[in-house]
Amino acid sequence: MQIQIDQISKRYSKKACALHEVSLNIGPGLCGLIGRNGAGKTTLMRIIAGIMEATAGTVYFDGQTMKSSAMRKHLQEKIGYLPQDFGFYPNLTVKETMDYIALLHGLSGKKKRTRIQDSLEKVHLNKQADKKVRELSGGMKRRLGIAQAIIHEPEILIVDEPTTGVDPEERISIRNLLTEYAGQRIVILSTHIIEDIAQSCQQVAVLDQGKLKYQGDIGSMIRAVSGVVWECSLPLTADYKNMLHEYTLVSNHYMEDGIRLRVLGEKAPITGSVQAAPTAEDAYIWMIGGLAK
Ligand SMILES: Nc1ncnc2c1ncn2[C@@H]1O[C@H](COP(=O)(O)OP(=O)(O)OP(=O)(O)O)[C@@H](O)[C@H]1O
Repeated sequence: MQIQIDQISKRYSKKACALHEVSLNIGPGLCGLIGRNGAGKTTLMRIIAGIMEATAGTVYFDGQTMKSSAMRKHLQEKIGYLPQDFGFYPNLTVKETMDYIALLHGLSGKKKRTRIQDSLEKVHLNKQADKKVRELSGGMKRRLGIAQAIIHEPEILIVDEPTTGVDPEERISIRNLLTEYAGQRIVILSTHIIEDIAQSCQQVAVLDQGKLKYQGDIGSMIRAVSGVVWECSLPLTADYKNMLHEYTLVSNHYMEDGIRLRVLGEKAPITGSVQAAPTAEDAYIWMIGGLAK
């Protein structure tokens, strides 16, 4: 399966343009959609999932579109979606929740039981099957959200910020299970945590203020900013914030003999600055035009 996003724009009102002519190709594997709050990630995911109409542009799934209702139904069966704020019934157990979702997908009998078991195994929740949803941790709820999204074995899985607010161990676990699910399928994951993308995604798309700033692999994204990352040292008393107002400060470490800074900029910030090897975080910050002021 290949998803081709062609010139997608979304306007919520005259003033609020959430997406501006976004074009993007997504193939099998894990694709990370990254951008700061309000960049347009949720809007784009909802449009791909077919639960929101674009104002302009088309999404093609192997050349097919959701323009007719029959085609929409057909394509939506190939898609699993986990929204950011998935609402569970707290008093249902994990198994009852899955049972309910399975019914919505028209599953019954042995097939339903097998799919529920398989999905819970994939997200490592089979031991919690009889626990009530309200007793689950935040990370477990996210994993249950993923289980409900994959119960119909979709070719495309779309998950909106699955790692936000969970502890580091859960983040790694969620990343790993999404990678395992991907295989030859497409998994699109949105995040504002660059590490999630750098550690697991073959493809990355950077959105900023509704515009696509980058699409490609993470290695090329990092290479694209070589030459703009600088390290320099200043005396402890230096007013470095004023000296570097044309630069983006990535980090500042106070050492015994001075302040060690890492900054992004076209030119060396001060005499004695040395170029540093860029990281995924440097590349992302540079591509979105620096940190929010
Ligand atoms: N229903 C709506 N009506 C009006 N404006 C909206 C609506 N939904 C989103 N927006 C605006 O569209 C822009 C993109 O929002 P979106 O939720 O897609 O961004 P996001 O990247 O997912 O952000 P976050 O990381 O905070 O979830 C924002 O400026 C937001 O305020």
